[in-house]
Amino acid sequence: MTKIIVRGGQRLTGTVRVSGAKNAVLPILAASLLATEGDSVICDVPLLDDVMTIQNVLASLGAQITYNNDKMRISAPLITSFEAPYELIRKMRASFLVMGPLLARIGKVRISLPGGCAIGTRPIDQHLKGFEAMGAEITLGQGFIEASTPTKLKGAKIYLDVASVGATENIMMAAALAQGTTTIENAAKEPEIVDLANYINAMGGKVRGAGTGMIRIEGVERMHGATHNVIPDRVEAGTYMIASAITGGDVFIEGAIADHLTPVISKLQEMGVEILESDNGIRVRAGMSLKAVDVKTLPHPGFPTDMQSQMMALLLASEGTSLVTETVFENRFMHVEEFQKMNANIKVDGRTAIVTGGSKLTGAKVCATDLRAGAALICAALRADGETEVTGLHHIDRGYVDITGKLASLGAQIYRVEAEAAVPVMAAKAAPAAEAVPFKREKEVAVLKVQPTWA
Ligand SMILES: CC(=O)N[C@H]1[C@@H](OP(=O)(O)OP(=O)(O)OC[C@H]2O[C@@H](n3ccc(=O)[nH]c3=O)[C@H](O)[C@@H]2O)O[C@H](CO)[C@@H](O)[C@@H]1O
Ligand SMILES: C=C(OP(=O)(O)O)C(=O)O
Repeated sequence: MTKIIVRGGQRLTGTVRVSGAKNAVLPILAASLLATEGDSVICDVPLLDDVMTIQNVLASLGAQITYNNDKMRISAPLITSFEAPYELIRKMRASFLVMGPLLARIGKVRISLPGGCAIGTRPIDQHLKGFEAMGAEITLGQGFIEASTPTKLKGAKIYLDVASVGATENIMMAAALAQGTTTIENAAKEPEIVDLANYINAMGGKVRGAGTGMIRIEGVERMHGATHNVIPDRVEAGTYMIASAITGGDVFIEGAIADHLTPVISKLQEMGVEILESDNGIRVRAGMSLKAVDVKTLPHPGFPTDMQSQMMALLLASEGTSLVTETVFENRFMHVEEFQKMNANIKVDGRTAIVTGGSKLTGAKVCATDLRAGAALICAALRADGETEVTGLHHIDRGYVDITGKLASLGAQIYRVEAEAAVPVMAAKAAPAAEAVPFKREKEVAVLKVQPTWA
């Protein structure tokens, strides 16, 4: 079985570079479908399983894609299918983000209900409410959604019941090519929303107010390809901040943007971790004795749910009792049971976990129950006595570029075992591809030249 082995007890030191943000690049790649002319070049694209999934979705819809040296080139002058393949959509929640661009571009889409990490029921009612307000006719049945617009989508005033990241992004993309102006009230404010808006604007779109609760999108006739640099991954950066703090380390996280990490920085400082912010990154220095703090997850600019499990690992290494309250997803404490295998003292009461720090963590066989849980278990293992074996790596591979290599470069004793053969991490690093290669297409789709339904 593929696994990561960690021997705890090493203090991490040095510099680690943050990759492009998974949660920014996925909607950005989906938005590339909006351009009828010219290529888009997206820079700092992290080589992650989720990125491969979205590029396979785009390819199945007719986009041409090449990838070289962290740069992805996409052109989609012709959309050839309105059906996003089930086997790709079920793998990852963000693949549902092609719905908005397809509706805007060709007025028709058939897509299955999305999959992704099982951290809650994760409905898509707010996405659909937005599309309906813009004139889409939607039918649901047998796990699929079909939507079409007899004419172009029309600008509308949309109020989101919850400040959903995905719904804000999907509606923003649909509105970019709609007739008239759309406003999204109670919009999500995450940095990834701002990054998507910047890309849409570089493509000739007109989005204002991204990063606030009210976004205004003036629809345009046509959009073109554009070059865009993806923002650094704030969750990956936050994970290395925790990895440094939990080992009493001193690590410079190159590329991390402090403004994107304010709630994480503030909690670490309350715990007694020293944070030095600079223009090109964040230095995180800690001793072995940390204070307990309470944490409550909230939409941005609150404490990110995607950092909750890593933060819980750090609280296990603190002195005292902390309350961790998860308000964004109703089932995001699955890692607690895995931490308990490492001698963690945690009790869950509804949406709050009572974390009592101070007991010595011990190595164990544990399983990543979702993407961030996997990273959190690795963080705990860095502090634990003895060896920890982490399985369930398909979750971690969705969102972390070479986590074993990056941690090993900071002095962690960590390596990855592929199936039966143990490969020391330094030897496992493959040379970068020398020339542009198209990504593998998982499934060939029948070529069907799709014209807008209103053409
Ligand atoms: C690819 C990506 O960017 N994923 C991120 C995105 O997920 P995602 O976009 O799926 O998360 P949302 O912001 O949509 O979800 C937030 C809350 O709203 C609820 N909801 C959402 C949509 C909807 O139509 N109806 C509804 O009730 C969800 O169940 C959840 O309780 O934001 C989450 C919250 O910051 C992060 O944890 C994910 O890492
Ligand atoms: C929950 C996450 O991703 P997704 O929304 O793609 O499941 C995550 O990035 O932590």
